Amino acid sequence: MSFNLHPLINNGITAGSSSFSGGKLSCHCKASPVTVSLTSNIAHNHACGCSKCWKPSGAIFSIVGVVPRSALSVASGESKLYIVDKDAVIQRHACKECGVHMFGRIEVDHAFHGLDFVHVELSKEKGWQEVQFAAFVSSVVEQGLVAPEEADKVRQQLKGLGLSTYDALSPGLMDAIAAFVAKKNGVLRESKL
Ligand SMILES: N[C@@H](CCC(=O)N[C@@H](CSCO)C(=O)NCC(=O)O)C(=O)O
Ligand SMILES: [Zn+2]
Ligand SMILES: [Zn+2]
Repeated sequence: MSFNLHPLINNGITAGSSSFSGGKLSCHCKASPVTVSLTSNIAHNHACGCSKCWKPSGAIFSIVGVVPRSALSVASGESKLYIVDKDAVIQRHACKECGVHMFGRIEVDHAFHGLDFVHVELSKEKGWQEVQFAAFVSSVVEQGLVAPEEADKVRQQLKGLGLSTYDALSPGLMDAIAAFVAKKNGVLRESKL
């Protein structure tokens, strides 16, 4: 038996294109959808098992990547957007009619300030960066989506797709967050991260 990880990866991972430079995201509303224009490809695209990232119906993971916030603009339907959790680090702007998250923005002092989180399955264009790794795998257990004794089967399925699995973000992203915190706390002066 296999898990419905996410429709974008269930049947394998399609490589993105390095020359691809953006497209349009649309929410699921048939009438007057919210649309968001991106003028860049995404980076750090990953499968996220956390409870906060938007997942399509039935999927146990979200697929989410980042763009510079300067590359994102709301093209239509802005009045339908609301912030799902104003206290979260990532303020997810979702359509109040269909529930789809259009972008997540960080307004606080954070390593990822300046990056917006987006789900490129909302776009018809092809060429978006492919999924690079799987994050917050154990969170699918937290949400009751997978039994604890099945968690390693989920990891095996992800590994079979060529994805490394983590129960936080990838080591590179965790190191970037750690370096930011260390600088903020005055215990690190300089680093390349
Ligand atoms: N077990 C928790 C984890 C939630 C979590 O920390 N999520 C990460 C990754 S989201 C995109 O990769 C995070 O940075 N969250 C900050 C935020 O959502 O504001 C759970 O599952 O809820
Ligand atoms: Zn909608
Ligand atoms: Zn997440």
